[in-house]
Amino acid sequence: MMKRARTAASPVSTIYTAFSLPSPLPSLRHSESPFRSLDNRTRCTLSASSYPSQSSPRSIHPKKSLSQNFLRDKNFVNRIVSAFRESTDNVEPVPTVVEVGPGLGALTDNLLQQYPRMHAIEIDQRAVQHLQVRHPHLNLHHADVLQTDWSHFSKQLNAPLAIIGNLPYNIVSQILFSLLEAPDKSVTTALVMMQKEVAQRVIAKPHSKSYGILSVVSQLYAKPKLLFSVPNTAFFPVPQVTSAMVRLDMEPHPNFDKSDLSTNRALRTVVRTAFNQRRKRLRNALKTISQGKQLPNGWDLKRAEELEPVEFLELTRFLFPDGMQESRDREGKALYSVWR
Ligand SMILES: C[S@@+](CC[C@H](N)C(=O)[O-])C[C@H]1O[C@@H](n2cnc3c(N)ncnc32)[C@H](O)[C@@H]1O
Repeated sequence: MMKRARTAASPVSTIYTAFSLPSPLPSLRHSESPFRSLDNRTRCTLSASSYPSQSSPRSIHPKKSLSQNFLRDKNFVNRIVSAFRESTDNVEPVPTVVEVGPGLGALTDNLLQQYPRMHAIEIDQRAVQHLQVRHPHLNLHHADVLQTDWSHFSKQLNAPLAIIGNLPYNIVSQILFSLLEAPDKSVTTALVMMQKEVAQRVIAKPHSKSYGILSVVSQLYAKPKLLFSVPNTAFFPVPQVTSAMVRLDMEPHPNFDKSDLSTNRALRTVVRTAFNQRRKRLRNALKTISQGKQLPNGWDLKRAEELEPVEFLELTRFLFPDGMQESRDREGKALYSVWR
């Protein structure tokens, strides 16, 4: 059963108190929700029908806090959707499409014609209301994408997920890390828009200024590709930055086992510690975690920005041959590094 409204005045929970919600979709019962709520905010799965219309796009003032820069150039919408089609065609098993942050539906309008069973995750209740009226059959989740358990979601839908979205730019890295780390092949591909500067970090090679944690993780966990740039004039309101579409095929590097969680924990610690002092030689930058071990292969004289992604993996295996065990403090906070 759907939980009753919370009365706490949080922006998301208001939706419960304002309207009586229809039953959740049969395929996604609330008690089994893949959308964790770690803070005070509530989330729900909406289905169509009796949802009242209170917002038209005109009355939706874009919120900076939600990075709302809506795509308004139809040519780019078409280009993005056909690039997505290309990335998902011939993928087996057939993935279920999930749009992150559909907003007013610039991409959704087009996507739904091709993927009528698609899902979408949106945090802004005004956009949710608008979409419910515009697309009554859309599987829409009023939720925070950062609280989404991709593996759980994929299991519930009994299919891997193909992600598409013009991402909220203030949380791009967190979304990328969560998608990259999603276990069990739950996410097969992601075609996502971000600031061009972030896209360049995703694909950056060693020895370049953009090379960093995001590059190492993206290239170890996936095959990233920058597809094309999108000028700021394609959006409303016009952002200050140029954007870019990135395709991430979630095929980890052949030497890398994503499901080996203890090595993954150690890898995070090594990469983060190394890049915390990226200009220092590794023997100094890693002093706090190297347990007095002498780094081989001349690595001790190198700097973080000089190591290939796969070399970070080798370095991790050398420093932590048994990986790193899960450990948390009393509040449940991880005692090892996390990407986000
Ligand atoms: C850049 S806009 C893109 C909107 C639309 N897809 C388009 O291209 O016009 C980002 C969207 O993500 C939504 N959003 C922001 N933070 C979110 C979160 N944590 N979880 C889910 N959606 C979020 C915003 O409300 C907004 O609709």
